[in-house]
Amino acid sequence: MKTNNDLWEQAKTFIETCYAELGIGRERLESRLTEVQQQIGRTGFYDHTFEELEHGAKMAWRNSNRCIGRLFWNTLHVFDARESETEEHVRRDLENHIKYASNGGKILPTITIFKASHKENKVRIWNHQLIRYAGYEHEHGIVGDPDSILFTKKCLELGWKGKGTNFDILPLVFQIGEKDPAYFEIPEELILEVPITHPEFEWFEDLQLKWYAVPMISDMKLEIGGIEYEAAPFNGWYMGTEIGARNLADEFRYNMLPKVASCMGLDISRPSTLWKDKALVELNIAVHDSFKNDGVSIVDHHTAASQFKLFEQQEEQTGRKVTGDWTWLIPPVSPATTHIFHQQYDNKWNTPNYFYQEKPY
Ligand code: HEM
Ligand SMILES: N=C(Nc1cccc(CNC[C@@H]2CCCN2)c1)c1cccs1
Repeated sequence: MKTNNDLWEQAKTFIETCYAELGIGRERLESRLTEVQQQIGRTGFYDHTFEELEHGAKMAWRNSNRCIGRLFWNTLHVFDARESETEEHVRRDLENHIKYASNGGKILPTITIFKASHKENKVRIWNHQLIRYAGYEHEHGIVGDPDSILFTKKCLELGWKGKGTNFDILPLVFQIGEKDPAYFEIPEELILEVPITHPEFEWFEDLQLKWYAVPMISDMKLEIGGIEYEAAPFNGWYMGTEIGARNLADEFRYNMLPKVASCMGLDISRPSTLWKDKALVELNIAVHDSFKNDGVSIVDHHTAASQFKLFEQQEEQTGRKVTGDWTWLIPPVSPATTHIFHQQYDNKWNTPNYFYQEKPY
């Protein structure tokens, strides 16, 4: 349990840093610190101004050690949904986020921040990502995304019905305060997906693969100056390897490498033919090419690494030390072809930041 003094220390550190970065003068800083100290003394908490919330969410992205996409931290668009406390309003906010962020394919990095966790009628989203495919475990095998099997079971228990295909879009599931969770189908017109084809292999489309355009993480907690926001869904765009080297490639995900290799006519009888590596590269070329041709934002891992290099240089110039988690920053394809692989990073966790939290189910 945090004491008022602990909260005051965290609040003071955040506000001083935030106001310095925003070029806010001493006058406003001092009066704001007095106001916050009084509110903490009276209620044990304090409320962020929109300016503090907006810059805090950007700082949290900038501090995300596992994120290779941090060059664009200051372009984050912030929706303030702290007043929403009915299912209708939360549903409206989530659909607005999906629509705004998708932007017809020209994806806009966006976060929607709901009520702080200490408030009455706080919001908690059960989805890992706002848009994701269901997973079903049958006796004869798995249909869909194995990573979604547990959450899909929860949705079925709540009364949701899936079509049973490999690409069923899961419903939005969230709860307000101590109420039971509610679920809502996302309107089809809001869901942007990309069919996966290959620039040279005509047969690729017969695999009938597709993926959703916008990754929107909805189960992490945003902490700013000692205040916690357990519902703060945020999105960027995909780095192609996430889809091509993990989601569609992992044996415990869609496990497509043997199929792609066979269709390529490769000798898969022994590992040393490197058939997995050849299939992996072609699958990643297909993902990247398909997103590009459909006008949906995506970044390859080489470009992303170069952008991260610029971020490192920019941070050094501002006098901030870059922190990072090397094990997540290196891409899963050709990691040693990026500068990241050949460098070390301090994995110190600064706040504001995004954190894992206990599952609500
Ligand atoms: C704009 C394009 C962006 C790209 C290309 C990008 C790329 C990535 C990638 C590839 C990962 C590793 C994910 C994995 O391996 O599962 C990652 C992690 C992460 N990103 Fe970014 N990102 C972007 C924007 C953002 C934004 C807008 C935020 C938050 C405001 C963010 C916060 C994070 C966090 C917190 C993690 C770590 C997640 C975890 O620990 O599970 N990123 N990012
Ligand atoms: N491009 C993205 N990828 C990303 C970022 C954070 C977290 C995740 C999901 N990571 C967990 C998944 C699930 C199993 C292994 N990877 C993806 C973004 C998602 C939201 C903003 S950027």
